Amino acid sequence: MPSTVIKNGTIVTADLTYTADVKIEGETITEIGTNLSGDTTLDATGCYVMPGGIDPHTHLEMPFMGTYSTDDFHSGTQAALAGGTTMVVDFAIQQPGQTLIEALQMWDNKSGRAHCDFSFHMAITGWDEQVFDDMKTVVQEKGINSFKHFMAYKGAMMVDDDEMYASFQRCAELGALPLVHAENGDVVAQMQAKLMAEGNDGPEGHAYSRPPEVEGEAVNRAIMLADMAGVPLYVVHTSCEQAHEAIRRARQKGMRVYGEPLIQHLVLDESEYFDKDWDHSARRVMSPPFRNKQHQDSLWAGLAAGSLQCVATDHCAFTTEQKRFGVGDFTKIPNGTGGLEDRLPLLWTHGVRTGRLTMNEFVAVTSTNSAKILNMYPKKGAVLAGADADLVVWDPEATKTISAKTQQSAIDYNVFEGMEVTGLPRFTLTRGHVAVEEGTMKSREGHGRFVKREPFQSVNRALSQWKELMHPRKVERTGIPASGV
Ligand SMILES: NC(=O)NCCC(=O)O
Ligand SMILES: [Zn+2]
Repeated sequence: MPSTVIKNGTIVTADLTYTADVKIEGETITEIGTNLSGDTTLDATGCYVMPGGIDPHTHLEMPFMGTYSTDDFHSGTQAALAGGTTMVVDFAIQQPGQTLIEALQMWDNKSGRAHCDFSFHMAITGWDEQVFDDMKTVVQEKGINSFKHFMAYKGAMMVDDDEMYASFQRCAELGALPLVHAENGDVVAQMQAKLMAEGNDGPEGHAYSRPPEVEGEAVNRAIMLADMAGVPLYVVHTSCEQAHEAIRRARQKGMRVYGEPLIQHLVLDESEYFDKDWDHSARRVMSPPFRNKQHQDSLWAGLAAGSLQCVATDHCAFTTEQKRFGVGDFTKIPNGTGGLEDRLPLLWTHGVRTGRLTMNEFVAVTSTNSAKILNMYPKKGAVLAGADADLVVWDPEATKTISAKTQQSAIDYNVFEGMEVTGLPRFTLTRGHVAVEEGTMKSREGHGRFVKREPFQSVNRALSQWKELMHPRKVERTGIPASGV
């Protein structure tokens, strides 16, 4: 009978048609159904074996807005595994006065508790010669090939256009991928001040101060800068049609621009900010904010059409007590929501079960595309011989009601509280270790390893060749008239 055989955490045999059992170093999980990957088209009943989810965007124990996000590498990666995600890509963020290398050291220290594999993006929050030099070390020695730029959070992590353009050019030279959190931070700051002056100090002010236009403008600007720098671009937490439209248009013109909606934006809408309960609304404050149904439809369509590539969470979870820092001033509510544990079940429920996504598209946008875009495929994101045995045995009929009472996340609420989901992991394997079995956690603290990601070869090389061809060249003229002066 065909099998997927795992030895020492690696897949040694992967049956790409039918997988009736998974054998792990003597141990066997049986009767689990069909192998489902981004490349197979088989349909079947029963469970599916698929590559573990990759969350390309999380913030574990992130210093932000005067506090730290509550889920750390212990609770955050447990939440990931419980929901079928076997790898997270977190952000190392430079604090004032720190070098990139010092920031990275901080994240190395924290990540020792990880239950599943992880990697880092590096955030660029300012620009000088040291940053320029350190970027090379980060790419060539530290195994990080992506840099995030905040176009929002003025006075804190925001970078200006000149800094961002300089960093994009450096990314082009190093074979790295720039990421942008795209909102016009200058405009947001002005709108926040106006709303506060008018007495709009509740969480709804957060949504009013960040309309889709501030996102659309910033995405367009980032795309133009990336094009001029000759580098691909990854737009994180794409939340609205204006941003999606800019990405779509750039891709049609042949630019390598990637867009990443969050599961929160796909299933929660702006009405959350108008709830009478202050805590309810504040718990859902994140940037960009949730949008209306038209924007949600645009994001779903983009995932199906391929103009948007990855579904992430931007998991950045703050407790109710932390959210209350912003009572009387919405600009002080720590921005961020959780979602790691619920990303796959919610996407299956609202995507695959409604027909918005095929099963293969589900695997692509939750795992395979991220692995490819972030340059770790096929080690991650594939059920193939030689790949890491990060696997999920997915039961498409299993159901549960999401509740903070049963979650792994350390915060005291869940923004999806009470939602019914159908489609859950039956087993989650991280490098061959069964970390979750039928809802019971068996994961091991410290099991997770850092995944090095090499610089990009082909995309950046193609772009730099094109750039070189298009480079301004002095026209050698034969007849130059005498100066008119
Ligand atoms: N998205 C959000 O509100 N919080 C996390 C920090 C960020 O990435 O913007
Ligand atoms: Zn962001």
